[in-house]
Amino acid sequence: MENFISGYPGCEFQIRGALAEVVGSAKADFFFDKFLEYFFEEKDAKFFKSLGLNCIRLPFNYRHFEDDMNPRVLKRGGFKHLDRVIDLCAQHGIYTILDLHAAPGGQNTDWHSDAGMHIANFWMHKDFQDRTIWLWKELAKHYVNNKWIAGYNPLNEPTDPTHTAVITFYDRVYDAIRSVDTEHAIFFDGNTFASDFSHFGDAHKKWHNTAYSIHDYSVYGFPASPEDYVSSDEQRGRMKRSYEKKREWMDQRGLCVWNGEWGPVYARQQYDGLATDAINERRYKVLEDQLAMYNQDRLSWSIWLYKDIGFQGMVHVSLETPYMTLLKDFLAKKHRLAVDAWGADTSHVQHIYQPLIDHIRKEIPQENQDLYPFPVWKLSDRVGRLSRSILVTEYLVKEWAEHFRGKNEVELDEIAKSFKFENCMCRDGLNRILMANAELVAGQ
Ligand SMILES: O[C@@H]1[C@@H](O)[C@H](O[C@@H]2CO[C@@H](O[C@@H]3CO[C@@H](O)[C@H](O)[C@H]3O)[C@H](O)[C@H]2O)OC[C@H]1O
Repeated sequence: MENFISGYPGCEFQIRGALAEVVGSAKADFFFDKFLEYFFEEKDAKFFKSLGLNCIRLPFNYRHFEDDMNPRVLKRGGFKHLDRVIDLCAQHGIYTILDLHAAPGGQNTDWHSDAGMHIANFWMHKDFQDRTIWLWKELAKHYVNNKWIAGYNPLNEPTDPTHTAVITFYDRVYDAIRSVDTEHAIFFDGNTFASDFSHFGDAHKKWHNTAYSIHDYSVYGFPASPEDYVSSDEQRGRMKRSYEKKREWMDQRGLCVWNGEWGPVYARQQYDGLATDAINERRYKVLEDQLAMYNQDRLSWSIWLYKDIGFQGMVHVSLETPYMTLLKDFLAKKHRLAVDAWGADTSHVQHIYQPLIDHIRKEIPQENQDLYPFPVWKLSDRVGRLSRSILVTEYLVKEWAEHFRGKNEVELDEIAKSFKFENCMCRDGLNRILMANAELVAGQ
């Protein structure tokens, strides 16, 4: 679960804790369990398949399988929803790729690793790595004979500041998986948010049946785009260079590339008003141009993402649902404060962070200003991003949870049902393009 996907502020562990304080642990567990159930059901699998798509990447959090206070004790209940969704997809002819999106300690500097901070402690504590290796061995044991799993994606978007610890970790997790499962493909993300393989050298020589994953977000698909996207030769050239740079290491060695995440974000009528349609038409053009580029290379991909509350998903929860009406004002406030920092339009709040950025620029020598994960994160963006997504958002966690005070299980169930496919709208512009592309590719 992530902030802009499900509407909560901060990290998943924070809202789970806050909701438990407000309604009690039993009701909080009930709500999140129902949320996960309704988030992906048979109708979702049917719809996904109807577009001609044949593989879905399933992100999950290590916390489903292991408690930090009881490490290395497998929580069998963790398989409940993963098994359910894998089987549903299989019944509809959809392969799955299992993506460990949040690992103990946090494998990257962003909110989605569910660590609550921007120091990726995973890379500094061997025990976090050992626990992850233990978990992958357990997962591989469980799924070894499942033919509908296309493969394992052991770590989403590592940001290893040394650039070499990630390779040592991949060696270890590869051996652990292969000790119980010699068949499933393994998909390794590049370092620095799946963008950089430049330190991988000859590492691949030890890894068989392995593909390499880039995440190819184009700046033109985001509010931070340097200019309106008009699909000019120059813009398509920039888009292509950025994509080719990410896959360079694989191309030099003839290795298999998979684009595990990509896709623009979209404007919303309730926030962007009359500008919404024009913005989104430009974003759809970005999407089409990316697909055209990928088709030339016969690149396989998994778009980010399937379902959310309206920012990026192929389907999104309707504004009329109990969840969206209950949280309407709160979500508007989150949007105004730009606390879901990734992909946010920061124009309303930039003036608040600019003095701090200027202060650092003035006081810190130029050579010390580019902190890792530079160059993906630059000083101009880092200050506001960290302040909003970690600090400001912390103050909103309780406010989110308070919306649920006094609700009984029937009411909580009704709220969670907002995420059912039948209570969602389809982003037709996006889905039409994906479907037409699937037809084109199938015909080739
Ligand atoms: O969970 C996902 C998460 O995996 C994903 O992570 C972000 C990916 O992109 C990174 O920023 C991009 C870097 O390249 C620029 O060209 C793009 O404009 C940036 O968006 C970012 O730092 C990661 O956190 O994001 C979406 C999450 O839901």
